[in-house]
Amino acid sequence: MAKKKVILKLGTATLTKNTEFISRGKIEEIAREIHALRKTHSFIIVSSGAIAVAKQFVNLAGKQSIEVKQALASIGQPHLMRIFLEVFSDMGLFCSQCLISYHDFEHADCRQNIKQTIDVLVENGYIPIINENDTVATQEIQFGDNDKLAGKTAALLGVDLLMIATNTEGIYKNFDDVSALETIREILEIDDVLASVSEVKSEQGSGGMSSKIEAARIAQDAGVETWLVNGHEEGFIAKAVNGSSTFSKIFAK
Ligand SMILES: Nc1ncnc2c1ncn2[C@@H]1O[C@H](COP(=O)(O)OP(=O)(O)O)[C@@H](O)[C@H]1O
Ligand SMILES: N[C@@H](CCC(=O)OP(=O)(O)O)C(=O)O
Repeated sequence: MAKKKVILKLGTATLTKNTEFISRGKIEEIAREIHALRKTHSFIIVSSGAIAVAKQFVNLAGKQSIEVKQALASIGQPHLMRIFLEVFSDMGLFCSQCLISYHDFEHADCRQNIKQTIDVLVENGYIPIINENDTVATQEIQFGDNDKLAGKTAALLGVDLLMIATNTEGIYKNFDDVSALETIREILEIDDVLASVSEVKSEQGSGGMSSKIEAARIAQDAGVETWLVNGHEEGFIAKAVNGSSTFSKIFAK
């Protein structure tokens, strides 16, 4: 039976466990999960976290400006990949780096190149780790387009599932009332949930829930289902796959 192809988007909030540091332990846990599912699922990862890694050991003046964030991403990206390579190879998993920008999807030749490269990697058992090429594009640093980059990639590759890990159990109906948070579990019409989405975002995340919804819309239009899951929960991938966690499922059309 063909393996289920999954794009797993890991946000900064997931990889840092909401702290100021990338959690090697979280990446180890994700590697264990991917290893456990390797016979039935193949994974393509879209990972943020380059800026967060860099902030751990450099202190550039003007940390909030876009160009400093781009420089931080350039400093942090090789370290982020080093951590993935070290941790994944300990589990016998091979990974590779793909830096893509949102604009690349506007060009037919670039789209074809992205698809061909990733297809070859996956066919050969590699786990591509995608991040935005922050030196040439600033969309995602500004607007959290790593979510949309994941959506665009899911649509281009025609994967079976887009799984976006964040720091909530999906989309809450009543986000403003922390005492009674309730996940919207099944969504067919994305427009119906827009009123529940606030522009609030986590400390280090840049997209917030609205960019995840936009990613889900891109996937939905391409016939791909999206799950918004809580990456902070231990074993979140397996729990979502076997249906034992609470998350939002946005159906394909
Ligand atoms: N209706 C909602 N349900 C859940 N989270 C919401 C909602 N509206 C806004 N959010 C915000 O979206 C955040 C997740 O996005 P983000 O901070 O970009 O994280 P990540 O780093 O995982 O991409 C949540 O922590 C929360 O603050
Ligand atoms: N390319 C940046 C991604 C920033 C970003 O989109 O973050 P997030 O909202 O956590 O997915 C980085 O690696 O830090």
